Amino acid sequence: MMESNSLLRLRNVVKQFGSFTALHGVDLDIEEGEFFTIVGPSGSGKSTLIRLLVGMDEVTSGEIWLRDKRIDQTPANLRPTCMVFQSLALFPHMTVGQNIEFPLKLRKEAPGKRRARALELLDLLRLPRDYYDKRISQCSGGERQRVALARALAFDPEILFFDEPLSALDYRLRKTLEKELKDLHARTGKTFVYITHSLEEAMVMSDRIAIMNAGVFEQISVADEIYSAPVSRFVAEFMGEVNLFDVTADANGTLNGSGLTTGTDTPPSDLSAGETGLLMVRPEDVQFAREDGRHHYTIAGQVVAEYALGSRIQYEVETETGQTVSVEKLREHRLPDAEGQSVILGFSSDATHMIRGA
Ligand SMILES: Nc1ncnc2c1ncn2[C@@H]1O[C@H](COP(=O)(O)OP(=O)(O)OP(=O)(O)O)[C@@H](O)[C@H]1O
Repeated sequence: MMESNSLLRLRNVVKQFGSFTALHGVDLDIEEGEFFTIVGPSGSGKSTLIRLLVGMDEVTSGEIWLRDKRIDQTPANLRPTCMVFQSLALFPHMTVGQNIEFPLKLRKEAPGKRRARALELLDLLRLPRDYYDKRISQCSGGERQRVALARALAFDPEILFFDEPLSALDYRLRKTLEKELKDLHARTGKTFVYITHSLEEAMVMSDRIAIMNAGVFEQISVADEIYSAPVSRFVAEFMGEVNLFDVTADANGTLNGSGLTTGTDTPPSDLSAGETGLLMVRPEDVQFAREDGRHHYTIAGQVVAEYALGSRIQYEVETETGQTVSVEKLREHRLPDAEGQSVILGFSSDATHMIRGA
């Protein structure tokens, strides 16, 4: 009865806590073997969604399907899924081997077979085989993460869910484990559903990313598309530093608003007459213009701040309409004595993206 072949499907999933609606009718299709990441700010509903998917909580309405089985009413222990928790929940008094074998023991597999599988999983997670007899309390934070992953894989789940598994780790270890997770995904071919509030983490690892805001998905797409063609102000701003100009098209498709001047040879926008939108341009695509005429769009302002960002310099320019525009330059293209200078900023229409209807 379902129209798609995806592994996991959500249809109009609503979750309410009393009068508060945490999820407003979410639709989602996750394909077999995908690394799918849900990103969103704190409180946007990510953990609520995961809890519904693994069966730790019940939907208020809507449907969850795993292949051709509806599972939203299925108890957690009967769902063929698995979760890697934020806090690891390993058994600290047991050895690494005993932890990894735990799911196999539950399934009453023979000791020899369990050990063989645990050793295979140690190899897969690139942990030395002699860790089999090591106690969890003697393992480092990163090693514990790997043991937890090995244990999750021992369950042999249809889908692995990750709820911010790296958030408690320091920067370098996080970077290492991000790469390892991506690699592990490739080697196992499993479906990974990953939750994070770190966009950077999502971009490094995922096949597709869903951006969640206040209980709805604002955009679901591959990372490049979300970066270069966000569908809303929220997504654009979530993706990092951007400049957004409120504009309206006139009868010729020429954009007006926010103090922008449109050059005579500027290609017409694809907005129709009277339509409004947000014109997006990234700080690295904004130039300090010497002559207005050379750029498709120009805007006048004054440099109010300058920040050194390692190899790059960021300038904040306040425009005549009171908007702050960010400009980024490589250190060697630095603007001398920038602060306080009146400047004209320019950018090409090729470097812009239009968020329609905003
Ligand atoms: N049991 C509950 N009772 C009432 N409200 C809840 C409950 N669980 C979650 N909420 C509310 O639902 C909203 C979504 O919470 P959720 O934990 O899913 O957010 P999140 O995106 O995972 O946030 P974080 O990144 O901080 O973990 C929040 O406003 C939260 O206060």
